[in-house]
Amino acid sequence: MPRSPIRRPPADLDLSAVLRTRDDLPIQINSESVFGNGQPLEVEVGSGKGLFLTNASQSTPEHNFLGIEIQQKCAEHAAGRLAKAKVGNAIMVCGNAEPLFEERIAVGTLEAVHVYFPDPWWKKRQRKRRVVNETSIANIAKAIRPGGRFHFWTDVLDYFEQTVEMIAQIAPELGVPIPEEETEAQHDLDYHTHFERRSRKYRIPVYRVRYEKRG
Ligand SMILES: C[S@@+](CC[C@H](N)C(=O)[O-])C[C@H]1O[C@@H](n2cnc3c(N)ncnc32)[C@H](O)[C@@H]1O
Repeated sequence: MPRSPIRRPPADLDLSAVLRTRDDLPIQINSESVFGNGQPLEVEVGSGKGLFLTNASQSTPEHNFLGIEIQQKCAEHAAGRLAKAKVGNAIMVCGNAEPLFEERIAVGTLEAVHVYFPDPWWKKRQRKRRVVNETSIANIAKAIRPGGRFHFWTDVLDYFEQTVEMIAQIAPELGVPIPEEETEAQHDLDYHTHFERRSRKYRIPVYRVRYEKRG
């Protein structure tokens, strides 16, 4: 399937309020340290072009949103989307999510973690590169507060089944997978993420679940 090109935001668009690197972030990442308030914090791993982060931060202004994206071009594109929308409760971080979860996010502090359409790494020998793996599941489960959520959507059945199995074994405190509904798109960008849009346009099945951490 083709991937549409990522455009850099216009050079005169100021990204300083919405784009950070790992080194610009406070040692401990939480709402107080990053946004200067105590609103619940939601983190998205692998934000791509930033459609989810932009829509979620606008529809839920009482929460803060932090997107982590390893590819600089994508992180800049997503930050451009946030800057154009003039949201004050979301930022993009350009970097690898794994060490941030390992070292910089305290136990039980996140309202939600979102992972949508992570890269599939189809070949068996490449699977250790998957962003949802035994280590990241343990870290994500630890970071979420009791009652908080983990959302995982993919169009790769094998990735979906492995993740559900790993969570049951490694992080039973996340509870059981709760199916999430597909909603009817009202316009061409009315999708949860760009990859959801792409899968649905090519009529590829999407597997969507949410977990709610037990108290
Ligand atoms: C297939 S894309 C999906 C993007 C978006 N979630 C969507 O659904 O449209 C997966 C994204 O995860 C990013 N990614 C992969 N590994 C990552 C990591 N360790 N930390 C942060 N982002 C990562 C990739 O650069 C890519 O943009």
